[in-house]
Amino acid sequence: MSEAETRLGDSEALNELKALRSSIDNIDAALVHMLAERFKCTQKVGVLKATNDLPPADPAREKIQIERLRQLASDAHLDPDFAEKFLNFIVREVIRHHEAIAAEAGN
Ligand SMILES: C=C(O[C@@H]1C=C(C(=O)O)C=C[C@H]1O)C(=O)O
Repeated sequence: MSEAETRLGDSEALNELKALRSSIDNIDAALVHMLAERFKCTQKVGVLKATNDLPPADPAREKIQIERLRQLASDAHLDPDFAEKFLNFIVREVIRHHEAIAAEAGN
């Protein structure tokens, strides 16, 4: 237990902190599972691209995704810039995987 938690003692604040952290842990677990499913799909897209001589990145598709995600974020009161950065972070990793799959296929 951290110093701050010790200081909170057996209080309502500590109980609330624990409950919130329990929800955060559940959400983090859901995020990991959702990302794992997304990467399963993108790996398959990578194989499709490599076998059909398509480039690893598709900037036109990314532009549409970013616009859509920014709107969704805005509607959900999430910072659209953060949502865009988050998507770009994931997409960069996906493209890296696609490049590796293409190289493996000898493209
Ligand atoms: C998955 C794809 O490949 C890349 C990765 C994307 C993604 O992770 O959403 C989107 C576009 C592409 O740059 C795709 O073309 O659909």
